[in-house]
Amino acid sequence: MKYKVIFMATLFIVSTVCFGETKLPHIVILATGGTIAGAAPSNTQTTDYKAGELSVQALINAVPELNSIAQIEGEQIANIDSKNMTSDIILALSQRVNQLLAQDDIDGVVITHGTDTLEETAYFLNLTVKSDKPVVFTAAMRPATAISADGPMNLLEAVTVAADPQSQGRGVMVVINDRIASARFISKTNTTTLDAFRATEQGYLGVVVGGTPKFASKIDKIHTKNAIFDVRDITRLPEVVILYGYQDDPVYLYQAVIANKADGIVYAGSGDGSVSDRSLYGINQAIDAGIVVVRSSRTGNGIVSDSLIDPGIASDSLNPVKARILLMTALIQTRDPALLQQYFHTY
Ligand SMILES: NC(=O)CC[C@H](N)C(=O)O
Repeated sequence: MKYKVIFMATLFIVSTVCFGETKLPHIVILATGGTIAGAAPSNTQTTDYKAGELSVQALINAVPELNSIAQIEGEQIANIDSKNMTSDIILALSQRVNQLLAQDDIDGVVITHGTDTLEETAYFLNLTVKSDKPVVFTAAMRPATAISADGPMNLLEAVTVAADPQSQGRGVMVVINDRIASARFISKTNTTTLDAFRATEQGYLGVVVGGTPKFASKIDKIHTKNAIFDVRDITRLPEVVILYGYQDDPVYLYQAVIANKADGIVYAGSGDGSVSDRSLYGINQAIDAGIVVVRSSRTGNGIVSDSLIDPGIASDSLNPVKARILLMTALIQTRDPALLQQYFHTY
């Protein structure tokens, strides 16, 4: 044992002297805005602040410790409140991540994002990034100006996970509040608290403990390099809307969607994605007009089962916003309901 330690130490010294310092992983931070880049007039203000105020360089400068984990570079993709995120921006983001990860000298990317719609963008990248290199989203619930702002530690942990070789091949991850989640299973489940994110079904992939990622699992759902989707040369994503199922939900909403020639509808049904009689009428009209319909659930948990009674494709365990992302991505490829149903069970 003693000789092994001496041998390893000698090897380290010899390799450092002969080959120079061990190179740190090269991580690019792509910033899109959100509370992590948010600012308020006072350090106790944690609501009603402005999201997307600080630049990516300001976020990096606030955490000099990043430089001991990775060789860091920053790029500003947008600086917005994620409630205003668009399919054009997420498409541009996916294409940029694909370009960066195709470079041999880049080991991973971290994306900062507003929490409100992070789960949608992260899942889109989980479907469309053609690489095994780590892609890690992070965010914050408290603005950068607040006492105990969570952004700096979240950014440090996200970079730590992105720089770790164990993170390869796990699909797009979300690192917030010490937890490592798959983009496929994570959602925002609280309006304002620090622990706003929750993973459904699968649970978490791991946690970051004392600055070290501790992985516990991998996801079975297909993602990134093994997903069949390719948006690298796409200029516009199909339009998919979400209609909510509730008591007295009106049919005229479906007529508006048909008149506006949307490509798809995700129905956020009650319970097991069940369709009310009024919506059934609207959905059948939409299907007759060539619109693809997916049934999801407004419950926020569980699997929507395939149905012989209700029309449309079952969303599996994808919530309505994630089901919309998969349908937008899949419609580039096919409009065949059987194949689309297979995708919803696969991704
Ligand atoms: N905590 C947050 O990031 C929410 C702020 C803002 N609504 C956004 O999503 O960008």
